[in-house]
Amino acid sequence: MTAPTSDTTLSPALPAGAFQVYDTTLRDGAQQEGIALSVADKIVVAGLLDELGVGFIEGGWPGAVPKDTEFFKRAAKELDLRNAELAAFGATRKPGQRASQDPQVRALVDSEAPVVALVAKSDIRHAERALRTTGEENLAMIADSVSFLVGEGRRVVVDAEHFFDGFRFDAAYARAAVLTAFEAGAEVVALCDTNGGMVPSWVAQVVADVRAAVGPDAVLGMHAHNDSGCAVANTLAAVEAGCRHVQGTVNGYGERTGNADLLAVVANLELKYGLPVLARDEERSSGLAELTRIAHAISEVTNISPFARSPYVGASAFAHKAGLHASAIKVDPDLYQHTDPALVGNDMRMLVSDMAGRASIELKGRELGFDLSQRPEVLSRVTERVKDAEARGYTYEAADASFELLLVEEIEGARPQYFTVESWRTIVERAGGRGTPANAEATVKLHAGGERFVSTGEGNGPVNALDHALRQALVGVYPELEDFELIDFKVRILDSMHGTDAVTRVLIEHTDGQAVWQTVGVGPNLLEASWEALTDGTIWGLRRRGVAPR
Ligand SMILES: CC(=O)SCCNC(=O)CCNC(=O)[C@H](O)C(C)(C)COP(=O)(O)OP(=O)(O)OC[C@H]1O[C@@H](n2cnc3c(N)ncnc32)[C@H](O)[C@@H]1OP(=O)(O)O
Ligand SMILES: CC(=O)C(=O)O
Repeated sequence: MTAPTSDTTLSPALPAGAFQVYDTTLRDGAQQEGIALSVADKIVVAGLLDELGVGFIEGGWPGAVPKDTEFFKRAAKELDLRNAELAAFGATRKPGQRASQDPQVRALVDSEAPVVALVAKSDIRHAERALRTTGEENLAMIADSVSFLVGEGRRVVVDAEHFFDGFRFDAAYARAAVLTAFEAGAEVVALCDTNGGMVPSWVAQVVADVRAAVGPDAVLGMHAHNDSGCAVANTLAAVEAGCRHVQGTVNGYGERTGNADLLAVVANLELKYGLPVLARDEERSSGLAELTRIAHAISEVTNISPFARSPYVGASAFAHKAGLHASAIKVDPDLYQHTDPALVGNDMRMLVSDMAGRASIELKGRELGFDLSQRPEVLSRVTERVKDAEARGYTYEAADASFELLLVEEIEGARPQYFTVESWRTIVERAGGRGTPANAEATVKLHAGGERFVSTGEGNGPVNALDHALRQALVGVYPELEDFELIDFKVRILDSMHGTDAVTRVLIEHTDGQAVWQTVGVGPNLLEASWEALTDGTIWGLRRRGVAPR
């Protein structure tokens, strides 16, 4: 594959100096509805972020959230960070107190994190209405808190909360908050779009103004939320206007619609701006090439399914469905891809559907290990069969195993004959009143290995019972079936198609402990559709294991 066509075209506009990547998944990301990370989860995520090569990991708010206090204690003992510094997050001191005596500011010192991020008000309305103090006292709170922490040997990042909204309301006050933080010794001031409503041109104008006010050496950062759908774009606009520190979260987790997706930000900075922003440590840090693996590993910890359409790291990020795209990709993948998926540890995939053309089938065949470049007649027949089957309700893009069996049938003239079916039936019975669970029983009659088998299986539903009966009937001839398990089952009733009655589509996922594969079945009812998907799954699994039909 050739190099990405859009590589490094933006470099000339960028600010000079070292670049900082600051991750706040464990603090702002954890503010997402549905995320509840334990201390152990946070330790795992921090290890993965360090491996990715970010410069800072914000671990939480010690002194406010007990779990976060505990995290910093355990992190000091359990984490061996090679690339990142840990940052403790907290707020400026309360009005009318001294920072040295504010218990929450002290908790930041006690966390022993080398970096402290202080959220500070930079919107005069927030100082007056949320903190119920004066603009002047708020500036004193910033100065006092920053200088106290610097005096305690901490590197201080100030998160200027509501900066952009504040700037648009009273630019002089917002600027004064930033200047106060720098004068007190802050290493970085991150300008926050706390409500997430900015768009790139506004961000660029405001950052350019602040850059001129603070001078070229001061490190400005960007902290964007995604409420306008522009968080990543706003972060890049801020970089182009002079920010050298970017904040964000893995997979864009965060309060409301989330934060800037740090993975997309760093991939853009590295691949489009030519800035090597992730650390590369020979022993530990994997950098951009592990981006996809790390995104998915962190999804496992947060227990939120990876979003397929995430830029760079999503399963669909380099998945191609349209036949015309495939025909160009066959010539050169760069024609329909903005970058090489391998650079971010992802893969190109071909999706087979009614939008496929012969090029899609050829590329999908190649992905599955079949060279069809010299088999135009097979390509035409498979394309036609796929279009016809999809018109009847099949869907192959989520059922690679069924597609592969169709392909094998066209290449070899028949499906592998592991067994022949004489008949099958199911019974569902409830032996009791309301609330008593119903049980299912299935009987299958099959021929395999020169013998006839009649087998009965039970289950909590008819498909479960059919699956048990099928495997029980065949396991004597094919002992590999001991390892097989049905792990997912999806049913969809499809509206009448082409004037026919409604049909049922079933998608089944099997595993043998090593691989996971999906099959599809379609029929006038749930059981016929399920039987087709079950038998496809059994045949594909045996073929994958290299078992010959007996
Ligand atoms: C933009 C962001 O996402 S910042 C991060 C936000 N994260 C969190 O809030 C998670 C952790 N938060 C907490 O555990 C709690 O909210 C605490 C401990 C911080 C505060 O809890 P409580 O003391 O019970 O007070 P409450 O939740 O009612 O908050 C109001 C107090 O915080 C002050 N406050 C509100 N916003 C801020 C702010 N941005 N910075 C500093 N203080 C603030 C208010 O003035 C009020 O102070 P007062 O009690 O002296 O009147
Ligand atoms: C600090 C922060 O999280 C914000 O302003 O959004």
